[in-house]
Amino acid sequence: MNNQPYFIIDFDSTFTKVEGLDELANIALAGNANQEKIVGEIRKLTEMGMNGEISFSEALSRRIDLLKANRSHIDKLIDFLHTKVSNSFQRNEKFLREYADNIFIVSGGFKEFIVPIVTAMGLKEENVYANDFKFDNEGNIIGVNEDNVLAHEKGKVKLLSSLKLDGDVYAIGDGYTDYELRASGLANRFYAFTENVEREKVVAKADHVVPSLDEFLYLNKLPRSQSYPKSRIKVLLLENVHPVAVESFKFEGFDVEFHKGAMDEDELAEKIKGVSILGLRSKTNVTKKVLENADKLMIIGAFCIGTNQVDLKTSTEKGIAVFNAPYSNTRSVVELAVGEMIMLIRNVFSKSIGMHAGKWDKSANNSFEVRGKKLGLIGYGHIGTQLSVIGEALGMEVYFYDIVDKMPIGNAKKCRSLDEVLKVADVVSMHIDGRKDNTNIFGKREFELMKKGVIFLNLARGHVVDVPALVEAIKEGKVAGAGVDVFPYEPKTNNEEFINELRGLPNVILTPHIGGSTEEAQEGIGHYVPERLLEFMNNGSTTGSVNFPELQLPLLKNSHRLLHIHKNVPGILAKINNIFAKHAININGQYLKTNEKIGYVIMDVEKGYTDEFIQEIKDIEETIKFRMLY
Ligand SMILES: NC(=O)C1=CN([C@@H]2O[C@H](COP(=O)(O)OP(=O)(O)OC[C@H]3O[C@@H](n4cnc5c(N)ncnc54)[C@H](O)[C@@H]3O)[C@@H](O)[C@H]2O)C=CC1
Ligand SMILES: O=C(O)C(=O)COP(=O)(O)O
Repeated sequence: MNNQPYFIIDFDSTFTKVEGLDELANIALAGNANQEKIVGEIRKLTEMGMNGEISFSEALSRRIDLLKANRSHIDKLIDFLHTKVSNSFQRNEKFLREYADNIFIVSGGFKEFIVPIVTAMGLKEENVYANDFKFDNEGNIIGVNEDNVLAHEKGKVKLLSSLKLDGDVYAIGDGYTDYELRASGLANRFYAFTENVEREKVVAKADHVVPSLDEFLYLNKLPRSQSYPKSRIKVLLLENVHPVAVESFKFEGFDVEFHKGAMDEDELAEKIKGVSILGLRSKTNVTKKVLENADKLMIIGAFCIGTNQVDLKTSTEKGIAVFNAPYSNTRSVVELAVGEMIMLIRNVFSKSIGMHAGKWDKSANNSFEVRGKKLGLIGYGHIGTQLSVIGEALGMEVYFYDIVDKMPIGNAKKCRSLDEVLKVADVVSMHIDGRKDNTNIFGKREFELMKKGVIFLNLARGHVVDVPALVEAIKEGKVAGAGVDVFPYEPKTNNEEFINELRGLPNVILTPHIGGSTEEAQEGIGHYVPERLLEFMNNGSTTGSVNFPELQLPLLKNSHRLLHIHKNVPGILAKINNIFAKHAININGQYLKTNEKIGYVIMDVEKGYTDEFIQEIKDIEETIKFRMLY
């Protein structure tokens, strides 16, 4: 390709996510009692060589000595490496194929495994410069071909010099030997590639640090799969969301920051600056103050059901789409409620505490079956209805109350008021959402209305129940047992003490907000929420958003997509369309949906538009946010 620079790309930990030789050792030594130790030594030598602590040739020959590998191990390694091509290289296979003439792999690794991997991605075998193994007659690796310049100190520099490339030369890699190409003056620029490993010493020498190939292609205005590199988009994930969620953002190349705990308002108000995607669970409050500092925020993903912790009104006004996981932990909450209900009505929990203190109390007093009892559900949404089904299967009579008219499932009886449920139920279980209006909806009056000896469960939200009133009802014997999973104030991390008036009361099961904390639920949520967020980021679709008008959009084909979020007042679409008409731009598709606050319009347009046209769209007075996908 004329007038284009030459790209000198490293293989191990750059083209692929791993070091080929380390992995070969892993394969060859599988089953060997000393595998871990030897692989560890090999890794250490790799790292020392990469950091420039020992010479390259020393690192290489010492590693080959430790390796007891043969050709069949190399075959296995190749299969493995096919699955380990760096994510951003996978995304940009088109670039690799189109620019194959100008791309050279220069590596201290070995041709035997490099060639099959890079040629499968469109590169040319003749452009691969790497070491070669020496084998004995049985196919065992016995050494390195010493005639190859790459087997020696400054091998990459000598090799590049021998290529006599005429024009600009850009070197991309993660190691010190890649930087040496720049130091020698043979390459004009060195790009430290940090998608897989980041070495301080190497980064310090780089002209540019590129967290992905997309970033490299973006800097050099080359064709790429991501119009704007995702490595420039910050994702902040809090409250220990499942690793699959972290992985899905990393896989797409985002700049991901992960925290185990929640953040308080001041901390988050600082941290949110520059963040585009925020992921949290029930404990992090996204307040107006936080949102005022959210200069780049586009999406909030609640990795849970409840979204009462997010100021939805302000989010909407600022054009920030909020998503949740509406049913991934439903079953987990229901199972905990069922378990607690049975344990409490049977008095098992108190007896178990007694037993631990040495008390043997065999008696049937105050122990009951749930069969035939009346289960009162407050809130008949996803959780309430699921518990309704299981309650009936256990032989209970189900009564429910919901502010919205809901269809009874099975034989459940719909009640016209909360009081009606409270008067009949033997077990009362709360499953309403945590909206502000529900604060202290359950207080002294409600407990007084209940039957004596009732079992009370709150696995919904702490603030919906007036805790002192519950404490009183337990002490008076009105409530014979309670299961409480949620509290008006909950510790932010596992290191903070739990302080609450319910501590120490008899027949009260206290759990640390774990209704939705099962492996199944967390993994389900870890898949579900990123899928919704990425759909919105990549395509503009808002399916499942709790505050945006829902639009499911076709995939983008041969168009550029403009996403316009505006205040929902009359006449905006007309204003937009006038600008299109004025600039004579063809619209391939247009989609609009509104809710009471905002309008969301998506336009797929042909590519020949001008900057002025885009500016005019952005300048429409009611615009809240504008985004382009191409
Ligand atoms: N403990 C935990 O770990 C978990 C707790 N939750 C909590 O459970 C709540 C319910 O979850 P889902 O059933 O999935 O939600 P949902 O939205 O499907 O159902 C909530 C129902 O409560 C009703 N409701 C709201 N306020 C009411 C009131 N004052 N009186 C009567 N009905 C009222 C709504 O109309 C709706 O039908 C979540 O909002 C969340 O706060 C959810 C998952 C895990
Ligand atoms: O899903 C919900 O609403 C929950 O309450 C669960 O919250 P968590 O993810 O455990 O912080």
